[in-house]
Amino acid sequence: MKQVLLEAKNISFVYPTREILNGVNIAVRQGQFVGIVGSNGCGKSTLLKIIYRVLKAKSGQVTYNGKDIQEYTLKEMARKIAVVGQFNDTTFDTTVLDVVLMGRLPFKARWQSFDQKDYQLALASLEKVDMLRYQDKSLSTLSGGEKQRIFLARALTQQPELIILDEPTNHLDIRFQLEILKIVKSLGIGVLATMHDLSLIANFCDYIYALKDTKMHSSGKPIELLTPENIKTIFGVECKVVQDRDNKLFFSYQ
Ligand SMILES: Nc1ncnc2c1ncn2[C@@H]1O[C@H](COP(=O)(O)OP(=O)(O)OP(=O)(O)O)[C@@H](O)[C@H]1O
Repeated sequence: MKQVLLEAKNISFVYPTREILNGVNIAVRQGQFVGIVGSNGCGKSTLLKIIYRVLKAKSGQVTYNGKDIQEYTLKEMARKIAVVGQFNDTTFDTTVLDVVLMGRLPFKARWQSFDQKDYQLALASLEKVDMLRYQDKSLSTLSGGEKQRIFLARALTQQPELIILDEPTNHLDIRFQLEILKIVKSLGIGVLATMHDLSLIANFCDYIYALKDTKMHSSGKPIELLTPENIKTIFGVECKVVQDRDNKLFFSYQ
């Protein structure tokens, strides 16, 4: 089995109004595509934010390569982990290429300007998400889905070891949902993603964690976890799950 890259151990978190996470554990191994599922508001984004250090857990520990993430500088972390969040609206207006080039900032000293390699990586990432022709456009003129692809390009430009995606397929039409997930999967790096579409989860994730009522309800490979019983418990819906000869899963909701 491959080495554990990221581990969140016994994570608890409370907002003043209520408890969100209680003793949650997850791990992402090298090259593993890991999904977190659960109903709206169950704490998926909160858990990701604790991992990428926007929020601090009440208790528990997150390690990266066996070392507490608090012991890394933010710049060191950014050389290893890229994040594509749910709400990526920037308050400033800038060109698409400038946004994507920001993925190289963790590798630069304060006085250093971007070099040819940075531009090559940024342009190659834009090409990967099929947005090269938008490089000189202003970010504010793009649609939600186009922006999502630009922020993925920025994350690719970071050449991370691990990528965290908070609902990466939000705003995307079905073709781009598939393309973006295929691009991420093809990188062969660790991925930690929250997603709602069970078909996509079943197709792309190697392993899934399901959150329910502040706790980790269950975890396992898609075929083990996405059973009608679990789907009923986690999401409260009746669902028929069909498995074809290639072990592909199909979901039909009642
Ligand atoms: N700043 C905040 N103060 C108080 N409560 C908050 C705050 N941010 C989020 N919450 C609440 O915490 C809960 C968990 O939110 P979170 O965004 O982690 O859920 P989620 O599982 O990612 O949901 P979704 O699937 O809808 O994206 C929600 O009930 C949300 O309303």
